Amino acid sequence: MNTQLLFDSLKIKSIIGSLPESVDHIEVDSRAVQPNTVFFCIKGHTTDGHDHAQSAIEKGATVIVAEKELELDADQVALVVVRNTSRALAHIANHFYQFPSKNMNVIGVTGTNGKTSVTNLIHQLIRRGGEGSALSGTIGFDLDGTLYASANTTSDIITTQRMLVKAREADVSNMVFEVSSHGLIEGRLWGVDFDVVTFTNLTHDHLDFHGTMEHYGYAKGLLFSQLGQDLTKPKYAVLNVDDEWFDQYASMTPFEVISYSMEKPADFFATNIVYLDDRTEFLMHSPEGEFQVETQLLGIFNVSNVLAAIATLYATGESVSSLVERLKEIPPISGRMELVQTSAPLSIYIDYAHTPDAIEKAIQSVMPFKKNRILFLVGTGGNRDKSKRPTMAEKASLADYVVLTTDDPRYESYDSILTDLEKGMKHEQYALIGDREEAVRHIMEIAEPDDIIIFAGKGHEDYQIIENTKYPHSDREIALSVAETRF
Ligand SMILES: CC(=O)N[C@H]1[C@@H](OP(=O)(O)OP(=O)(O)OC[C@H]2O[C@@H](n3ccc(=O)[nH]c3=O)[C@H](O)[C@@H]2O)O[C@H](CO)[C@@H](O)[C@@H]1O[C@H](C)C(=O)N[C@@H](C)C(=O)N[C@H](CCC(=O)O)C(=O)O
Repeated sequence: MNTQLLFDSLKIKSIIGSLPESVDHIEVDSRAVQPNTVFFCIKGHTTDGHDHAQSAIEKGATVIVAEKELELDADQVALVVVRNTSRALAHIANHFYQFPSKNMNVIGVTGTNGKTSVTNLIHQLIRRGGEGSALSGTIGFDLDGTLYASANTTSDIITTQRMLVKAREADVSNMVFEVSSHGLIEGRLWGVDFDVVTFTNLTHDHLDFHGTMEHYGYAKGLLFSQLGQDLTKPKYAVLNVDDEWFDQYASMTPFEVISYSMEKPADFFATNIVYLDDRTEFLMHSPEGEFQVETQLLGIFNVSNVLAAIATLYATGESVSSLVERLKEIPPISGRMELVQTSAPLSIYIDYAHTPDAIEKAIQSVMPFKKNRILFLVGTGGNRDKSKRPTMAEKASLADYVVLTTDDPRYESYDSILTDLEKGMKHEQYALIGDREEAVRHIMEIAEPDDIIIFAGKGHEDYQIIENTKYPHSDREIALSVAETRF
């Protein structure tokens, strides 16, 4: 790509050396630099990209974009000094990849709980309607069935642009992003031209990173306050009326608001909800009339997730009746209130709930078909938001028996995690077992016929992180192996 054109529209403080006529790649990680690359020095949380400029040059970088003059040992390299390399990167990356999001239907979904379920639902509903869809999120990057791993839920600017380019090259016209608050604060989506942005809910999480709920809510709000967005075509913000952040996001967005609710009248709202152990049914009121909805997705929060997904695709122009038909066929989402198939006379669910709100809703979801006890296992991560631990246990106390354990203890001791959790317990029917495998075995060993067991926290994950190593771990496999010997 012509280098002059690329840098022309950028406010540059100084250029030392001369820019090559053209460049072939852009990169933020020195380890991935190839010959003739523009390398951006980004200041990170753990290291400063400026310290890696020399190593980028050794790998073939011909242009270094930095926030200060650097002593570089190279003749043929241009140093471009800008005020802020992340902003320069957003600008250049969009120019370099020629604004791939512009002519696509781009959807972003954010919120504390439900992002993965809603993005998956949207992705599957689009594909079942016969169109191509790409999805970027916790599971990685799914380009119409082909899965690529990614380090983050919301990837860095360059990875994001490359995913959009891949989708464009494959003629996939829909791209669905699961958007994290970390990604929004770090500007990982700067320059992405969203058509519909959707909000699930905001509840206590990630305060180790954001500090306060206000800051966390502000971070999520960045997805809706996209004042610089191109409004030459209609754009929509799909917002959850049941969440206390609804008014704030509705007032700050320049997009048309479409609302949804499980509690009050809205553009899309549910009544007559019936929770069954293998499906959920409800009456959905919509701008296109009333529809009897049936889904294989279980639990209270999935009614809200279904409303969010249908409202989002309605915003893109899909017909509600067709969406309701397609929804029936969509299987449960892995690790989201997923019923484990077993011949034991028990109901076992795996759920990703790892916030107080999600724990409460997971337990409430199974109450309608409770015959004996509800046994609940939950752990919390080490070296992450500690303030939510007592409230997680408090909500878990809704169950008849609780096992408190760990969920990726990292470098923190079992005792430290369990002591924080125990502070929130509201009754005496519980056990503290730091080793998660032992904890799963314990709950299965005390289970009786007709009990409902929920393993919370791990969801689709198949590992446990201890120190900095990922060890294979599956709540499901451990539970099934005990069930086989006991029942
Ligand atoms: C705290 C945080 O957000 N960290 C993110 C941040 O990393 P960082 O600031 O530590 O980056 P760094 O490692 O210091 O590197 C700084 C710069 O030097 C460069 N570098 C570094 C080393 C080297 O040898 N050469 C080199 O050039 C790096 O490419 C980078 O440009 O920028 C990286 C690139 O975008 C992210 O991968 C990384 O996410 C880490 C892995 C992480 O764990 N983030 C979590 C907190 C996160 O973002 N989570 C959310 C999901 C939350 C949810 O559950 O909802 C997510 O979106 O994944």
